[in-house]
Amino acid sequence: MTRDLSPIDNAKFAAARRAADLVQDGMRVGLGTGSTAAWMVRRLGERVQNEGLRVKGVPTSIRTAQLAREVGIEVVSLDQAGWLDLTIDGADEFDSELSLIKGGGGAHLLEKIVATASDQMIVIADAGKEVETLGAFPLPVEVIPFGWQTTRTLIQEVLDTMDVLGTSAMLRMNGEAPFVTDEGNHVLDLHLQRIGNARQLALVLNQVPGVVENGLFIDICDKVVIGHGDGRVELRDINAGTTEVGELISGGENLFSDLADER
Ligand SMILES: O=C(CO)[C@H](O)[C@H](O)COP(=O)(O)O
Repeated sequence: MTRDLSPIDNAKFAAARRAADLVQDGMRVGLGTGSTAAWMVRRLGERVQNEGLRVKGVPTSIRTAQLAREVGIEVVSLDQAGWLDLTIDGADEFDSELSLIKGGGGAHLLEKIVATASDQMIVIADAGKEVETLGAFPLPVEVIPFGWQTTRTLIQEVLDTMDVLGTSAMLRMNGEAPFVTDEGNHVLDLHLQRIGNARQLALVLNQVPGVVENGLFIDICDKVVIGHGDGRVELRDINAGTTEVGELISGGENLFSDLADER
């Protein structure tokens, strides 16, 4: 069954497909989480099936692990892989230095560990995720359930001293109950509107007792593949200072019609 993709899904598909095609035989690859990453995992599975591509995948969530196995990718743990050649993952926001906000899907703890243990991180995103200054997307902070309200108060005290516009910290919910991450923790979403000094905020947040990890990725990402609604993709390399514009990519609706709602 096929259905038309929205421009955003088409953009995500195009970016994901371009990035999956950068994976080379024999690579150990970190597999991100979210709807864009899911397109990428599907495409990688297709290459494994059709081209005999040999890859070992390290998933960043239970749902990505499940999908990777379903599409025929060999799944290994980070400790089994040791170090990774490449991680490909989505993001909620990225700026011109490729600083990111991640964790909209609540997987940023494992995503940060896996990306940091990789020679290269490529972010895949639709063009709407690019921002001048990070912060319009609420910043996810994973906290342990014990004393989470105290942790929230401490975070708010820290935010009062930082260059941000808002300071509210909301417990993420899953229906009536608090959202629980794969690691058994909760997530506080910080509504900051504008983060003046993301590097400093990332360091300071992780010093609050009870905080496990925040969703700011600074100096971790090397490249971004930006997808547009019409299937155009741009590959931007922050170290080389280059932008390549690729051929139009289409066909997502035929291949992966069930994925558009995944996060
Ligand atoms: O960080 C993430 C999950 O923790 C995702 O990569 C981020 O939320 C983007 O998701 P999507 O590709 O569905 O827009």
